[in-house]
Amino acid sequence: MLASPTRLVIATRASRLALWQAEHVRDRLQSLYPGCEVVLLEMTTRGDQILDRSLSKVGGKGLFIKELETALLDGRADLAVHSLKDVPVDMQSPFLLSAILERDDPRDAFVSNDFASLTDLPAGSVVGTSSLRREAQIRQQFPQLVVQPLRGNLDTRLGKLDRGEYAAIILAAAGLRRLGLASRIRSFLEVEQSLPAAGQGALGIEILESRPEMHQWLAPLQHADTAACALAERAVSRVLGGSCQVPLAAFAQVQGDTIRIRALVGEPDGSRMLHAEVAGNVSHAEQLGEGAAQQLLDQGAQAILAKLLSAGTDA
Ligand SMILES: NCc1[nH]cc(CCC(=O)O)c1CC(=O)O
Repeated sequence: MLASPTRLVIATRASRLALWQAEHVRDRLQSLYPGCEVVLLEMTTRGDQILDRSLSKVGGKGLFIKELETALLDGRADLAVHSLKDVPVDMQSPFLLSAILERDDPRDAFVSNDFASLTDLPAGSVVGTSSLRREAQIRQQFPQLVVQPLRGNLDTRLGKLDRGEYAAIILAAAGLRRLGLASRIRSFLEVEQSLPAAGQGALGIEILESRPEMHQWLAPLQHADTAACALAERAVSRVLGGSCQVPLAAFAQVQGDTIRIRALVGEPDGSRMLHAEVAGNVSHAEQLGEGAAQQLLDQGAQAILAKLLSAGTDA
């Protein structure tokens, strides 16, 4: 039998959301292994430092995870906690996505001081989001609204809303809930209205594949249904060359043995939207996700994605 760990170091970004997530994992590990000392190693990543430019222009996937991976390689940390949405789909050796935790609310949320929902916004209202996925879906359904970029951590984004720079902003419900900001949510965008990004609302734990004992220690944190959804959603993104910088949504749900996957690719201006849907046995989550991506490719997704690979933003 594998002995329990005695000390575990969690690498995390220092944003409030990242810290909440890392503390959540710390608390889970602490109750699993009461004799273990679990500590956080807070780090600032390049993605946190660059606030004035669109992320895609700065270049590279995984802008928020590289420093954490370096800490794993150096042995300064044993595990890194991420919002799964921000983890590149092409994670490669020597790194391993070891455990995926139960998903929180995957929906996007409508946040405003003056309006209750997108439907209530007068024509010409400015809606803040830097996600091409959100932008495409909003502009398709609400062509009379103006979508403008919005970057920064959650507190920064809410500050910009409160200073009147936007009539409303769209944020992931999960992030707001984690920070105790659920009261800022005026309404939810149902998944039919704003299909979530791959992995939205879930946490992923990254380790080095050379540490099989870490993988075993983390196994109790893995949530089977969420992990299956993540496998399917990330397969959609991977086939479509996915980074967080394309107007791509992928959302799966498990019911019993069945997994249902919905995906879409859209022109950011809302002029065109391709939809895919597949369902099948949950044991085939990954292949089913690839099938959903193929449906999108068959409809011409490549043409939309190709011209966007040099532009873009958040998930
Ligand atoms: N794009 C950044 C990001 N990464 C994870 C979350 C929220 C938590 C989650 O989706 O799991 C957010 C903020 C947002 O999209 O509003």
